[in-house]
Amino acid sequence: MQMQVIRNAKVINEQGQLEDKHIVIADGLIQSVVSEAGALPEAGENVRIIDAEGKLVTPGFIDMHVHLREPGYEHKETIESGSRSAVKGGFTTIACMPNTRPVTDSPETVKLILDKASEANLAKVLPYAAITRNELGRELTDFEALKAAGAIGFTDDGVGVQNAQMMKDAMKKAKALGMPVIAHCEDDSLVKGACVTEGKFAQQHGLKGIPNESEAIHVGRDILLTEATGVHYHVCHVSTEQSVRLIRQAKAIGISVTAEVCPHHLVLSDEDIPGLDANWKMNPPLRTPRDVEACIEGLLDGTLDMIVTDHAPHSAEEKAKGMELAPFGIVGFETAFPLLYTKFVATGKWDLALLVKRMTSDPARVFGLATGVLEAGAAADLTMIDLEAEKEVNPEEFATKGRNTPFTGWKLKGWPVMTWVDGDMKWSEQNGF
Ligand SMILES: NC(=O)N[C@@H](CC(=O)O)C(=O)O
Ligand SMILES: [Zn+2]
Ligand SMILES: [Zn+2]
Repeated sequence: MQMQVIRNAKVINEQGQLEDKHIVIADGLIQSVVSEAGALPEAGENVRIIDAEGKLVTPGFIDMHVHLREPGYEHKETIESGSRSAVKGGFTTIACMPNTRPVTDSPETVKLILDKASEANLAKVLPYAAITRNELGRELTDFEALKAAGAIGFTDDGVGVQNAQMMKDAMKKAKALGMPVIAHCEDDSLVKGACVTEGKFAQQHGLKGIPNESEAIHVGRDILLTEATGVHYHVCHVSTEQSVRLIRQAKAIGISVTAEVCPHHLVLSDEDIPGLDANWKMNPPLRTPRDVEACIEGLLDGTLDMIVTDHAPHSAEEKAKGMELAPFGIVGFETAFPLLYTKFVATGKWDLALLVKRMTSDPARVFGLATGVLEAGAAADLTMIDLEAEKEVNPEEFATKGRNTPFTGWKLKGWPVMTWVDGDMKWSEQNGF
């Protein structure tokens, strides 16, 4: 087994400060993280030296909300192409949503995803299973069997569970199995065919808007059901001021709720949408500047526990159907860190340590994963990042099959340059995959 020594890395210490360190990797694990170069192994047949030249090395990013589209929508993405995109974006663990075809509502489909993921041999892929059969909201899936097959939680992401009794039954069952319920919060009766948020853009273009309460009404309902059942309840892609407020209040009284937020809901509002271009269409939609501020505050004070991409690739043909007819969703892996680094850290608004925490140890803590830390004995899931070089976002260079991003042409810093999973270098800027 080869040993690797990453020399001259910058790592974030427990105080959130940058420190110069050397990292020794062998047998898939971080063997040591040291300050002195003196005792480090020399280069040799079984020792590879990698000079980080002062670049940042962090735990590999963890993304608890992604769409890999396989089985069924391989023209949008496959587990292989999605995993490539993930490691290129610095992500080493990704949790994939069950809105595939068939829906991931059977042990067979869970197993298929796990098999394809180990064939791809790139990122660690954790499958979610559906709450209801075919995500139709009518009948619960077999939670025991899905857990036994390897599902890590239950969600009908893509749609909200409309019936409160159904959600309560799901929570009771999940609680009994020690599993989390992850919710796409959307009340269909309050949406009905809208494609952008209620707000200035909708008004200007004469479009029906998606109101904030279509999300928050489910958050509020589910918090009450969580209080009643004691399940670990996790809110997907929070986008509104009202949801942030409800989650903050629930946490304050000890209800077991956690939540995530996407980069696009932190950096864009409906007022940034340039026109009727479906690369700006996602669910939940870009909200008003006031909601964006509330999400940022929520992330800073820990109301929102983690950042997820909601990586949602679609084909160019599908996205060309226009704002009203195109499917919701944008790709996310390859722009997430540079976007947040450039927008919030390079501008001095956030500490680098906070951004990294919300993408590594926080998701690991919430979902009980044994990754997300950079210390001796931990899995060598690592990301090296160049914080200096500036590059334009060019979707033609993406590893994902999706080109659907609103960030084309944005000049960003903070690009991942090397990614390791269990000590294997899966990708580097210089040598590719
Ligand atoms: N977020 C999106 O806009 N789209 C997701 C579904 C979802 O996350 O709800 C998709 O599957 O395309
Ligand atoms: Zn969703
Ligand atoms: Zn999603």
